Amino acid sequence: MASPDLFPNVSFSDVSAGAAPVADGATAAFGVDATSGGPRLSLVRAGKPEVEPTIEIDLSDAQIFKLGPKEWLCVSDESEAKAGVDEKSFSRAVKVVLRTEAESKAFSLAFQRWKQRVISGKTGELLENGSIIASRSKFDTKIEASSAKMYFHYYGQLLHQQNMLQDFVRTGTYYAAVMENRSDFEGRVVVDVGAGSGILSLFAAQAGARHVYAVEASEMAEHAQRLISGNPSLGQRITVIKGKVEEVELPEKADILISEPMGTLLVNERMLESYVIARDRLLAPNGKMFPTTGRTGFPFVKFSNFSYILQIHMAPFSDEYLYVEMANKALFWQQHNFFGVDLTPLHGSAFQGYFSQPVVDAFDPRLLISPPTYHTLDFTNMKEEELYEIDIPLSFVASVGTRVHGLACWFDVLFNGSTVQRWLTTAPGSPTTHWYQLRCVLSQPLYVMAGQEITGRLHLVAHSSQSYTIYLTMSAKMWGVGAEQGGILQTSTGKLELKEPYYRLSQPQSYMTSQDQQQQQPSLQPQGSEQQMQEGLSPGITIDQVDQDCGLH
Ligand SMILES: C[S@@+](CC[C@H](N)C(=O)[O-])C[C@H]1O[C@@H](n2cnc3c(N)ncnc32)[C@H](O)[C@@H]1O
Repeated sequence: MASPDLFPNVSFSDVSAGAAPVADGATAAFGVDATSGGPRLSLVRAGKPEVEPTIEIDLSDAQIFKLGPKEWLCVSDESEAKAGVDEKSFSRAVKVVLRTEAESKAFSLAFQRWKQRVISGKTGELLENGSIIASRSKFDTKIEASSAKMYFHYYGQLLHQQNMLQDFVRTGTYYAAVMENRSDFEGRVVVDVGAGSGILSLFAAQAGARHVYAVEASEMAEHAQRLISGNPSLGQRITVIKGKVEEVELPEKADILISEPMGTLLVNERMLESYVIARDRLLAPNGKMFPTTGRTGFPFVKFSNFSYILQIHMAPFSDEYLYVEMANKALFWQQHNFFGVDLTPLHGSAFQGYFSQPVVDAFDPRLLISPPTYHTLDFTNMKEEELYEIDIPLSFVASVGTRVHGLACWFDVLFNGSTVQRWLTTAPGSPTTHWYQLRCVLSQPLYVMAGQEITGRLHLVAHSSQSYTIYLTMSAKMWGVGAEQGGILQTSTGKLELKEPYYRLSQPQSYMTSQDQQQQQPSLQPQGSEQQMQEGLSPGITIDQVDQDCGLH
């Protein structure tokens, strides 16, 4: 068998037309119709590749029935329009006979796979022997249909794929990591999990992959097909499959999975779960995952070759500007006479509402008040269910005396290639990526002294809208009278919705360090009491902000 989509030496006959069988030596080829972009099965007589295919079957509404170990009946709807005559519909049944049982099985899998490219909205349905098996995949059982619809609609648009492609840190790091590790790709079968525009599939093909299956669930699969067809020297080794990785069937196991499944705070979108499912469903035992490992900073951790580990990094921060800006947003609801209406009953809810939005922006690392800690996700061994709830104990030592306004988070990923190790970092202070960093701001800041311990917990709970609710608790011992006796804790908690972030700034501002803030605090401090400040009564310090339409990613 030359390729999983090409079957030489078959015989076929148009049973519905009563046509005589075309003897062995014909070719059955799966591919895309140049005009419609839809999937086709072409049956071509031997020795006549230059002429039109003898029979072309549109797979969009075709079915396949098993007649024998090596025999299949492909039934499709056809129409015929003659000048001045109404269009006539009819069914066409074509019998195809393969050489061996192995080829016969591969033929049926290829048929289903190509047909799946257009079964959008009917996921979980596989055709086998002509009957439809109705089964809900793991994706469907845990994700709300309305969320999935919006999610794949978003990724079905080229403008959002362009946004990711134009993140040069991201795309350039993937390109370098793949090309520098050609030996990991050469002659290998690769599955691109969530292929989007198909860019990583094309990189893998450039690095010498034998065959790449580009699996993409959104309408972007059609664009990917066009991009791949437009790069024929690479495209002939790439098959685009429209479907979810939780559902598609491939004719062979992958030697390598390649993917870019990282969302804001790493876990947003819940695509990491799809990546783990793809590992279990589509990757050969001991297969590799690309990217491989994640970390930042301290301490450096060496991971085993081609384990797939990512890390979320966290550190407390102090940012008076940000805090005041957020508190001020709710000031609108402090009006007693808004067209004759007292808005104040809603002020408390509005205030809490603003603090339930994690802030996505790029900030100056000098705002961090202790070295970061990290949490590791080991994809080599972890179960998908372990991503449903992530519980991270926090412990830091403050390096300065300041007000702590919350927890800053980011992530790193390692491409642990056999030749070169390459990191993709989203850390503050590094070149900014489209992920930026994420900060959970507490509505009630904590006061700490230099050397004081800050403890707490970051608890992430996944929900069916493809994101997480964040429960943050941070505590510090009080100082001053009675502190020596111990046990007096200031604790601040927050409940934040990762799916509804506040996209704040495109680039880092020139911030003051927390020491500067301490010195300048009087001019930043609101005139009113601490209580007033927390309730948004602070004077109108405004900071220019650019709302980002960053969408999901
Ligand atoms: C972050 S984008 C990455 C796109 C592309 N790989 C790149 O690097 O530019 C993730 C893509 O995965 C697709 N996707 C997400 N979950 C999927 C699933 N369960 N099965 C198939 N595709 C999925 C999305 O539609 C989206 O196009």
